[in-house]
Amino acid sequence: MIGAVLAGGRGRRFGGDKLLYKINGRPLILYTIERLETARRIDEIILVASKDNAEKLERLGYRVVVDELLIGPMGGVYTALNLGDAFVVAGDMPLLIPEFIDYIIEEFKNSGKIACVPRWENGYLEPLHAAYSRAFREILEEKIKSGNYALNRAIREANPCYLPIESLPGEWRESFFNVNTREDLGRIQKG
Ligand SMILES: Nc1nc2c(ncn2[C@@H]2O[C@H](COP(=O)(O)OP(=O)(O)OP(=O)(O)O)[C@@H](O)[C@H]2O)c(=O)[nH]1
Ligand SMILES: [Mg+2]
Repeated sequence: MIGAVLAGGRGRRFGGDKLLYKINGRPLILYTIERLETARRIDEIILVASKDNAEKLERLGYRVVVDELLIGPMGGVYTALNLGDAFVVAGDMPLLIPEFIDYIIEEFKNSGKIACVPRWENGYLEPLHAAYSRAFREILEEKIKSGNYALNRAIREANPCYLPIESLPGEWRESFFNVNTREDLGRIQKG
């Protein structure tokens, strides 16, 4: 399965290029990539960049595809699925848990559903920590054409398999952690 890392955001809350921001001398996105590629069911990493940062990201040595849409996460997932089924994460998730990722991919394959997405008891989804089939791309294409860029809504309408987060190991929740502000960096520097 492809491991797709969304990396086309502007980092407005962070105030600048957060994915290449160095923590202990290494860019934030490398922490994410290394956790993702440690998952046994991930066999290829692709970075879904913007035109503006594609060149810089290429220097990390991973395959880069350019998201021409830049309409938010939906466009990133849409671009990634062009290459096949994919487990999609955000580039700002340095504490990913490979074992959890393998679990989701396994559930996805066993379910035969179009996608497999973690869901909190209150209904909140974790769409940037989820497995998607290539077939979901056609659904996204329709949504994009009609100007509906809400990924969560597209997922809900596609009858996916949901993974109830509260019934999974509590320590797996750290996998969802993402860096949005400079204050969030404290959590990685410590651990
Ligand atoms: N390919 C692609 N990636 C995106 C897009 N929008 C956001 N991302 C990425 O998705 C991930 C999660 O998004 P956010 O946490 O909102 O990051 P962001 O958009 O850079 O930051 P903010 O401007 O503060 O919201 C980040 O790794 C972003 O780089 C997009 O339109 N295309
Ligand atoms: Mg984020």
